[in-house]
Amino acid sequence: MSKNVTLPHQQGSTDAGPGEPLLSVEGLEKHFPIYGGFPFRKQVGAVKAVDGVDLQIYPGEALGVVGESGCGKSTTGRLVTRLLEPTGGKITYAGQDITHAGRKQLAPIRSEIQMIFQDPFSSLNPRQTVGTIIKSPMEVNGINPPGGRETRVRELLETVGLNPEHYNRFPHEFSGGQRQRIGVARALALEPKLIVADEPVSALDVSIQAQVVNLLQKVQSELGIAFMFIAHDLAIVRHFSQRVAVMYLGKVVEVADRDSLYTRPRHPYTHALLSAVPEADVDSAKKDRIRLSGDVPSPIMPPSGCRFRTRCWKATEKCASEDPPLVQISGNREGHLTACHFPEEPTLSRGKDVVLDPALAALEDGHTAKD
Ligand SMILES: Nc1ncnc2c1ncn2[C@@H]1O[C@H](COP(=O)(O)OP(=O)(O)OP(=O)(O)O)[C@@H](O)[C@H]1O
Repeated sequence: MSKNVTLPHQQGSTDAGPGEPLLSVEGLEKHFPIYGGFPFRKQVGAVKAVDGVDLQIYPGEALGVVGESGCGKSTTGRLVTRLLEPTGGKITYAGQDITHAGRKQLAPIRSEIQMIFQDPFSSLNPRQTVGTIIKSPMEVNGINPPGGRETRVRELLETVGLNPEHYNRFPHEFSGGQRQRIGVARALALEPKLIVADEPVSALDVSIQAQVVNLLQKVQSELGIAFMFIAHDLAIVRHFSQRVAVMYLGKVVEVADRDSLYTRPRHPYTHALLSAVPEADVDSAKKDRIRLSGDVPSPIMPPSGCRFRTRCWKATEKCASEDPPLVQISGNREGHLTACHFPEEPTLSRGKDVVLDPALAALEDGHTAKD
């Protein structure tokens, strides 16, 4: 790491958000057991989907969570909303430890933390009218808004850009984008403080994605709702989030304010992800090109030390033996934390391309030789 000095991460003081976090997650773990054996089935291993995640979300801010498929983003979202029971770690919401909170303790919090799902086709009950779908969370939670529930539902339909007259229509009468708007209206029905949006636009047409992202942005800024915005598309996350966390194989490897993450990434994995985003190409002459080979390793047996080392061009023995802590590297803005023994220079420019896939490298060499 030569000239980079690491400073320990001071809990609560290194994040960009002001004041106390609305949601704080420390060392969060979710290990799904794997059973095998005959005739007696016993646990033979575990899928370490989330394996020590630290995150904070401040009131009213949008935190983007990005990473390749299978790195634990959705599981983190479901743990935060307590749809899943954590195996380890701690979840604090508004100063309250809700890690293993039971039904009773969760009841008042359930309405404050809502979730928007990826698939607007399967997340709405096809047998219920739009009115019933949006109204039912109010009924379940015994909420009677002034003017009545129906009036509130019509207001919500208007807020999300749908016609209030469509109250009695069924989900199949709407397009994908409109169905996602119904999902947003349902999430808003309980006036939440935090919405976990799990890939909310990835199932939609590209032309519709921007409209739904704009709606979520409007909701966030006008209603002051905090968002955990899970996506694999870095361009969309950049548009929507004030801070961004990058996950790899069950862990956060880098977290920073949007500008720092997109213009001064330090983790090699963040560099690799950004090199695949056309939008990040500010100056094509300077653009780094990193092609990651293979998939994310299995979360059943993650690599020792730094989990990214098996795909990293800078890995050494230290990376295999020591798990790098998530810390603030000197020269970085407050709140910009990186988990890497050999972080990249704080720039996107690169003298030479890094091609990690040997087959791709050979192909490119062939092209260069012919030129
Ligand atoms: N219920 C489950 N039982 C066993 N393994 C699971 C379960 N849910 C998720 N996993 C595994 O946990 C890992 C993380 O999955 P997760 O869905 O959280 O990743 P992700 O980053 O959201 O990926 P994607 O973008 O594809 O949804 C994956 O290897 C997945 O197969």
